[in-house]
Amino acid sequence: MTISETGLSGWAPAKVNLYLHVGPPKSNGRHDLDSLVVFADGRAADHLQAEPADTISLEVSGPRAAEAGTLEDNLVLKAARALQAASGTRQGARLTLQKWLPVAAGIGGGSSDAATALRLLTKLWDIDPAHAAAIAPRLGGDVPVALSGQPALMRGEGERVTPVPSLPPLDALLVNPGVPCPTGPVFRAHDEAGGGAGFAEIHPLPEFQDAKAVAAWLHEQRNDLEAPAIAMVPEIAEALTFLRAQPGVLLARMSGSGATCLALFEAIAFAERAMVVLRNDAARKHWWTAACRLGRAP
Ligand SMILES: C[C@](O)(CO)[C@H](O)COP(=O)(O)OP(=O)(O)OC[C@H]1O[C@@H](n2ccc(N)nc2=O)[C@H](O)[C@@H]1O
Ligand SMILES: Nc1ncnc2c1ncn2[C@@H]1O[C@H](COP(=O)(O)OP(=O)(O)OP(=O)(O)O)[C@@H](O)[C@H]1O
Repeated sequence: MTISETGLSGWAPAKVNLYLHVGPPKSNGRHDLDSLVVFADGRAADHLQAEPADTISLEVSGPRAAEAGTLEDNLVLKAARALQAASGTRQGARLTLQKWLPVAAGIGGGSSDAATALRLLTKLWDIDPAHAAAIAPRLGGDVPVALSGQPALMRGEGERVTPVPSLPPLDALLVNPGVPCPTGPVFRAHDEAGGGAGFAEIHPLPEFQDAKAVAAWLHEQRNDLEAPAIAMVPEIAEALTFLRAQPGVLLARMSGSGATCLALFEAIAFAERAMVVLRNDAARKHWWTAACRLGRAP
C-alpha cells in the first residue's frame, strides 16, 4: 500500500491456485474446495487508488476496463458500499481502478480488486479491520484469501483460510489464451462428468526447501476443474502443451476455473524467455502473458 498526499493506492494481484481439489455438489449447489493459493507481484495485477470524498464513486480505466462489466456490478463498488454499511462510517471515497488482468480468467481479478478496496478503505476511513474480514466471504469465494494477501490453504467455499508463510517464492509465467471461461459452467461440467468424488484435506503442508521441491509435490496434486474447462475451451490444452515444452519448466497447470494457466520455472529468466516466444508468435499474439514471482501479495 502506498500513502500519498491525496490518498492511498495498492496492487490487486492475480490469485493463482497451485492445486484445486473440488468436492461433490452440496445442497446449495456449490462445492467445498481444498486449494493452495498464492499471489502474483505487480507484473500481473490490477491497481486501485482511494481518495477521501463525501460519497463513494468508482472510475475504471486500463486495457481490460470494458470487459469488467458495468460500474454498478463492479466488486470494488460492492465492497466499498458493504464496508461503509458494516462500519457505520459516513465517509466516502473516490476510487480509481486500473484494470489489467483478464476477466473471467481463473485468477480472481474481481475478488482481488474487492479485497484491495477493503484494505485501502479500512486504512483511509480508520476503521476496525474486523469489518472487512466479516464481509469478505459474502463478496466472493476468493475475497477472504485475497484479503489475507499471503500464500494460504483455502477450504470450504473459500471462507477458511490457513496462511502458509514458509512457502518458497516461485518464478512463474501466467498464460491466458484469450477465451473467457465463466466459473459456473465449468463447475457444472465437472459435476456432469461425475467429478467430485471427494477429497481428504491436505494438512499439514510439507515444508519445502525450494521451488523444485514445491513443483515435485504439486505433481501429486490436481486441479479438478482442468479437464472440464479444457472440454469447453480447448485452447487451455494448447497453452499447457506450450508451457510443458519450455526450457526450465518445473510444472504447468490451470488456475481456478480457467482459462489462465501457470507454469513454474527454475528461474525467472526461463519464464521471461517463454513469454517472449509467445509474444513473437503471430498466431498467439492475442494471448495474455505475464512473467512474475508468486508468493505474498505486493
Ligand atoms: C474456483 C475458484 O476460482 C477457486 O479459487 C473460486 O472458488 C471461485 O469462487 P467465486 O469467485 O466465489 O465464484 P463465483 O463467481 O461466485 O461462482 C460462480 C458459480 O460457480 C459455482 N461455484 C463457485 C464456487 C464454489 N466453491 N462452488 C461452486 O459451485 C457456482 O455455480 C457459482 O454460482
Ligand atoms: N473489478 C472487477 N474485475 C473483473 N470482473 C469483475 C469485477 N467486478 C465484477 N466483475 C464481474 O465478475 C465476473 C468474474 O470476473 P473475475 O475476473 O473475477 O473472474 P475469475 O478470474 O474467473 O474469478 P475466479 O478465479 O474467482 O473464478 C466478471 O464476469 C465480471 O463481470
